[in-house]
Amino acid sequence: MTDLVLAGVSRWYGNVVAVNDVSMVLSPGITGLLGPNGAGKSTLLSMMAGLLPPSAGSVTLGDRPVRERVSVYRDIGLVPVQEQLYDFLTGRQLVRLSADLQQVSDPAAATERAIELVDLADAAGRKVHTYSKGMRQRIKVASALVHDPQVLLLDEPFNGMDPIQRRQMMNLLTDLGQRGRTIVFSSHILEEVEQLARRVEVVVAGRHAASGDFAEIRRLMTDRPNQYRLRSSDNRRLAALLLADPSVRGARLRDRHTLEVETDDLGRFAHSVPRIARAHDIRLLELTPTDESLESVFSYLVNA
Ligand SMILES: Nc1ncnc2c1ncn2[C@@H]1O[C@H](COP(=O)(O)OP(=O)(O)OP(=O)(O)O)[C@@H](O)[C@H]1O
Repeated sequence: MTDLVLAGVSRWYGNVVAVNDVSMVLSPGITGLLGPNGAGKSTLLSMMAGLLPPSAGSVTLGDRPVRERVSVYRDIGLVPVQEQLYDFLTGRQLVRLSADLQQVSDPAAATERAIELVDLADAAGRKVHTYSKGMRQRIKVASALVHDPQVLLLDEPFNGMDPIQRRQMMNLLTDLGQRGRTIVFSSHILEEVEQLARRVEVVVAGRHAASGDFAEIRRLMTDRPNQYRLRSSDNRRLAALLLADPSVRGARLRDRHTLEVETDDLGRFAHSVPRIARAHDIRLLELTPTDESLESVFSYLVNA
């Protein structure tokens, strides 16, 4: 009943296809929308919130289309990525503005409840321009939650936060997820998603690349071929020894000082290299991944 369902959703801007035929079901609990910059996460969240019409396909919440229905907007809260807020207002006034806009029955009480939820009661009387980055994010969450929606959508909520602010926000979202809300947050940082999300939806270049629980996605990512740059006291001998190891898929001398090694079994490789070097009295000087960019991980996933 409270699932948010995307069916064949696309969105294009002129020639740019920002979202390409995405279908997914978002259920109660926390889902991470993971993808590199420009993957289409913001566009997807805007369509989920009913702010942006899809060029094709549909978004529904419990069988009701999310767009242009005031009654559905009551069930959805969006925390946009934009930093700009009405800085001249106090935190309380800002949240109250949302409460009035949503026409909640007791806006004053709803405002206090939302402020309490994000733990900003002490700072609610201060103007927003005096807030830290983390406080600004939290007041945005309070504004999005003031009408007590079933679905909360957050665009890059941890952007620019320090570890303490990050932890507070994670606790808040975990709590909301445990209370049965459907929480969807976007991120381009794997670790962030790993810490928080029960389910992960991966989008790359507008396409839905993978879906599952975090362990499945992580396995897909770590099983891909990984390349390392290696320097040692005897590269030539080490290359020959490594090639005989089952975890190594290829090894070649790149120049006089460097060896390039490819593995498709990261766990085993990590144990094999030091063991082999030690057994043959070879000194390891460097072992560096050469292709660890998130983009390369994602493009591997898309083609997997
Ligand atoms: N209003 C627009 N007009 C034209 N192109 C757009 C518009 N909004 C987004 N795009 C393009 O659509 C694609 C997806 O953008 P989107 O902002 O949804 O991605 P994202 O995953 O949220 O990335 P980021 O994390 O960098 O915001 C990009 O190529 C972007 O340039």
